[in-house]
Amino acid sequence: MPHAHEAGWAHADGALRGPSWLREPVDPNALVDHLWSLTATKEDGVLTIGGVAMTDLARDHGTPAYVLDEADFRSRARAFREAFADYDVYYAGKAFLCSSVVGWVAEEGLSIDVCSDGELTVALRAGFDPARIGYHGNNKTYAELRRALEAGVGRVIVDSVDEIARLERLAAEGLTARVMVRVTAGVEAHTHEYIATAHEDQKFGFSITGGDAMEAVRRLQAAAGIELLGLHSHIGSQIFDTSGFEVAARRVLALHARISEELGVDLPELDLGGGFGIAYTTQDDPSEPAQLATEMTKIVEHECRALDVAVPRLSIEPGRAIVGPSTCTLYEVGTVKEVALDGGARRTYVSVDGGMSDNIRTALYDADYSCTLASRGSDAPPVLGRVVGKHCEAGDIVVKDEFVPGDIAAGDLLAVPGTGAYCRSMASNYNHALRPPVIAVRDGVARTVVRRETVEDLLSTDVGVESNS
Ligand SMILES: Cc1ncc(COP(=O)(O)O)c(C=O)c1O
Ligand SMILES: N[C@@H](CCCC[NH3+])C(=O)O
Repeated sequence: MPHAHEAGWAHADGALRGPSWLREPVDPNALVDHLWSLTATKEDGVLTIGGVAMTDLARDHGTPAYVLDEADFRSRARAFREAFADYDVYYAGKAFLCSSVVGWVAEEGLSIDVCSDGELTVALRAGFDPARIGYHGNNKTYAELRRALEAGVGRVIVDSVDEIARLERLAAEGLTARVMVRVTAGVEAHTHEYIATAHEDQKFGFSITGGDAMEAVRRLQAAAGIELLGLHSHIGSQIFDTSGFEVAARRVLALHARISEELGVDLPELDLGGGFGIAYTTQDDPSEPAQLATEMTKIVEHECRALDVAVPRLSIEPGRAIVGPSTCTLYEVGTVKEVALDGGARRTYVSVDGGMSDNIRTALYDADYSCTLASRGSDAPPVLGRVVGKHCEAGDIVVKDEFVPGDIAAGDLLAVPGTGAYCRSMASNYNHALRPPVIAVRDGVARTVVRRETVEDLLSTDVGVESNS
């Protein structure tokens, strides 16, 4: 995808036209539907979600704030549940997890995938059935594994030989473990390098080609107190092209069949991971859950037939595709600055009251986002804007390129869609920023599900001034 700094931007009249994919200025008085959550509308320029006007939400809860459309979250969870009716659907909590979300996931009939002791704690404290929790992680400690097994976690996804040894020790101590083996299928998924996970040269899983996966299976199969459920493959995140899933499924099922042949064991389950992409800009065209289900089931059934093995119980782990589109971040504009670029073109820098501390994805993955004016309409001619934060970092960019009304000014509210996944969950206190709240909206009511951090929260970990005397 071409990026902002690429050639072909500046036009003879000095106006910026944007990267080639951002051809037409978006209408500031309307929404590009597929980028926004289910209940989002614009009336007289005011963005309303879940029946709550963003002007009211900003007044009552302040900015920046993540605004979570509960109906949208639930409908996406339900869509996966229904489309993948014969599968177990694990919501990947790393995308975003809080107690309310745990409750919604339970009510919509999904299971949960956690990848840390912290996520496990949130799920358990919110009363989630431990038998429906899958526990991931490439470096789970003995203590963490013990806690998970004692809690009755339904499955542990084993990631290393060290972890097998820890589980054997725990089994010898009388605990039982139901496990899956995370394998690397050797697939180069078409996504950012940092979020691809099935190529060989990275930290997750056991290599199929190198023989490590088979070795792990043998050892776990032989261990008393450990029940091996099956293989697990996750090829990466924000993936649109199902060919990566297809290649991975073929390789993982070949191993599954080999296990059946060589060890005489028909593993009952198979997890195909998550990673389904969502729309961040008008350029993204994600598949619906029903289409994904049809394609993935076809691939698996075809391979199983060819390998002459029974189709195992399948599971998937979508995170982003459920929570990502449900949320937008609401900011207030603080300063607006027009900058002259080489060639006479100009770019409008719109500084908002958040930034890389509430959305690191742009800086980390070169991610693209879009935005809209949320507090009023405007007929001013659009200018090409760049939405930046207030951190002490030139790379503190939230939206690299988007058209904004030429009269955008301090005090305006700006909303960035698609920030439900990996934004609050990856938020930081850089520059001692206070992490924003998550405000759930539904049926005209806004309620805090994660409160805004306070200065006291920040200071609570600082031991204070030490006395030199
Ligand atoms: C093992 C595993 N499962 C599921 C997910 C969820 O991925 P996504 O949010 O892209 O669906 C991830 C994250 O990439 C993961 O590492
Ligand atoms: N955090 C990443 C995805 C990695 C998911 C976890 N394996 C993102 O924002 O896209």
